[in-house]
Amino acid sequence: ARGPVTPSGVYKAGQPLSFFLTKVHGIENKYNRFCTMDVKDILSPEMGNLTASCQFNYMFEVPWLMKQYPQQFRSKPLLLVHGFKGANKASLEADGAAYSNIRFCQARLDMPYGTHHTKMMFLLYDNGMRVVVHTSNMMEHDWFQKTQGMWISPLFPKLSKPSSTLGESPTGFKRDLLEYVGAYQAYQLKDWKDHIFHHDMSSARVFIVGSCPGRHAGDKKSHFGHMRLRRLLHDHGPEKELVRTWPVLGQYSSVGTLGPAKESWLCTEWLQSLATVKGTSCVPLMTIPLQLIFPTKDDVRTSLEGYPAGGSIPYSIHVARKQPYLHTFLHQWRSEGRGRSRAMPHIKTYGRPSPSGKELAWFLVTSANLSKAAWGAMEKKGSQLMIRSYELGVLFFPKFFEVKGAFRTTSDVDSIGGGVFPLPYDLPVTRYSKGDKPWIWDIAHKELPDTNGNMWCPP
Ligand SMILES: CC(C)c1cccc2c(O)c(C(=O)O)cnc12
Repeated sequence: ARGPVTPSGVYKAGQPLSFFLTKVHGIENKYNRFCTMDVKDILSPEMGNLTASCQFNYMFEVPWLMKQYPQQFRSKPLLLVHGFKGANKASLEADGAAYSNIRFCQARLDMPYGTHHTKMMFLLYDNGMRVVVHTSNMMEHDWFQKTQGMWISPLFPKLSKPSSTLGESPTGFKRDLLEYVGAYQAYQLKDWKDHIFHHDMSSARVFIVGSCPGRHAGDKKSHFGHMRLRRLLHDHGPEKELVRTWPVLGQYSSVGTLGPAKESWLCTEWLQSLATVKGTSCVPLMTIPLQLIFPTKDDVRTSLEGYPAGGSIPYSIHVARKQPYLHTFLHQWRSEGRGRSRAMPHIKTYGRPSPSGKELAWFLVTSANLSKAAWGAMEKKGSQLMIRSYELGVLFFPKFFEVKGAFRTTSDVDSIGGGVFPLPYDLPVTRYSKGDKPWIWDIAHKELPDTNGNMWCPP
């Protein structure tokens, strides 16, 4: 089936879920038609006449980024929000100095080992504003040979006067976005907070799930990280009976130190949040299958990029050695339906699929990898949640898209549309085969050559 080809045509065809993957070079065209967008599509004049923009991200290649904007938008004010310090900060600011329209905002990172992972665009037009929450760094290598995800908001029209209540969505999107941006406590973001105040975001149907560094206690404990997801699942999640035997699914491109045993954090605090159902978090965790998708060494070796794809999948041998229990939950990266089995994942997603994978009770696309730094770890007998990094994702519940019960899913591009959820990968998942090993980025891989005939010999 030939699909729409213009940016606005593809965008419209992806409504109302508006969950897209990035286009991938080197695969059959049919896999880059439905529910896929490129950075140039997002910034296209067809999406709006840009007057200013703000890019939250981790890594930026400034000259490359500027070239992604249409010529006529390259002089518009551009704020880059990053978490760099010292030499990295100086280097980024030097890159930006060449462009008089670029300003910087350094996100405060006062917790050790915290990172500014959040990937978000604010796009201000002459007739409204758009928000994009995604998973790609602002560098060429993140946008054309990997599997990356994005949610693109509707065009939010301008209000006649600023308001914190007018223009609110059924999911509290405006309030939650303001709270997230407010967490930076950065004067450089004041204008963008005003723009948010000034726009009608009532058409947003996703929930914001963010993380920001700090020790969150009292009611704030459920405003960020996995406790935010626990609260949202408690308030809007699936019926307990519907999902009793359904797995919890996690898919990510890096892993942190999760503790010496699965009971340290993964299968207690974290799984307790993700397994939460409407009205209760008290579910028998032992009966819930945990399915984690993470590329094997061979997935990376045979990928479009070959071993260098593993340069963006930073799982360290020092971390892997401390948690062999994790490998019992691992499943391969498979995306035959989307033509992306060889486009390594940099997307991060979590959800509650049925055992067959044909239904989905909820779905989260986010910057957050599987780490305590990103999701938070409880302290002081569960009275506070300690988070180290900035993260941002959006959460889809069926009922906010007029779907009763669970989403029906597909990973087959030809059956996309009509409220069916376009999965980035094949479900049900495929366990690691005997002898499969998770990709580890800081050890040599010299048994077999990769797609380009090379070996992997990290320094
Ligand atoms: C371990 C760190 C330095 C790292 C290595 C490779 C890729 C990374 C990456 O892609 C992100 C990100 O996208 O936020 C963040 N850290 C990344």
